[in-house]
Amino acid sequence: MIRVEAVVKRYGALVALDGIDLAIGAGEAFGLLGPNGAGKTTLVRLLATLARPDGGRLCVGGHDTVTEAARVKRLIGVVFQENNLDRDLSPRQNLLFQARLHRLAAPGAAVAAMLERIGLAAHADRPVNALSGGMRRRLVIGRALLTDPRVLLLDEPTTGLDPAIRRELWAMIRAIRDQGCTVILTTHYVEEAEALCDRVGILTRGRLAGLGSPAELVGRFGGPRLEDVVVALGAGAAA
Ligand SMILES: Nc1ncnc2c1ncn2[C@@H]1O[C@H](COP(=O)(O)OP(=O)(O)OP(=O)(O)O)[C@@H](O)[C@H]1O
Repeated sequence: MIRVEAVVKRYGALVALDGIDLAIGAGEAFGLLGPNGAGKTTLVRLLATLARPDGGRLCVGGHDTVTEAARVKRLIGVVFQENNLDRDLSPRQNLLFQARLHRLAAPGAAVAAMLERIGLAAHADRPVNALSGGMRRRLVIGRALLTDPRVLLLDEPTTGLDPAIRRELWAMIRAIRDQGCTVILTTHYVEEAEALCDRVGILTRGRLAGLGSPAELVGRFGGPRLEDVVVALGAGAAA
């Protein structure tokens, strides 16, 4: 579903991604871990067609993110860390705006179904301002799902949320994946990657220092926990 080949991304003299090769299968849940500034968000932005690589190429569903960006956009849903909802509007109005933007055939019905799916039907017409942080995250994810994407990109989906709400979002992300959507997420919470992801990639200084299932990585680099592997690779010890 996703192919990343020899991808390089620079910001001036800074090399944010330094030759990344990665393949992610359809229906896989994949996590990107690594220290601050490792390049996780940059990779997500490239996959989301929001930035272009300086070298190499990325394909989503067989389509190049640069030369076929419009095709790629139709396959993906993207959730960034900032909620960027219109907070004066209600969940229903926020979703309707998105549904109309994407020219969905029956926007009202699609939005009503999504409000049910994300558990916000009872709060559909209150202003977003009055919702809890967890409800807002569910709404942002629901907005990304409106177009029924085959790939969902989530940049730090649960940062800043309390543990109970985080678990609630994990259940939602698992359900999305169980419905066949490929899920790619970045996170600083190692337990989040362990709970949700089939495989994780550990990025350090723009390079993929480790790749495999959480159990494989612990076996290969020593643990006892995945968190120890992330810290060791982040410090350059085992890379
Ligand atoms: N628009 C930009 N202009 C200049 N430098 C940038 C830009 N975006 C990212 N960078 C730099 O590129 C590097 C990788 O950043 P990126 O945000 O991808 O890392 P990250 O792994 O997502 O970090 P974090 O965990 O802190 O979110 C960092 O050094 C960052 O400062």
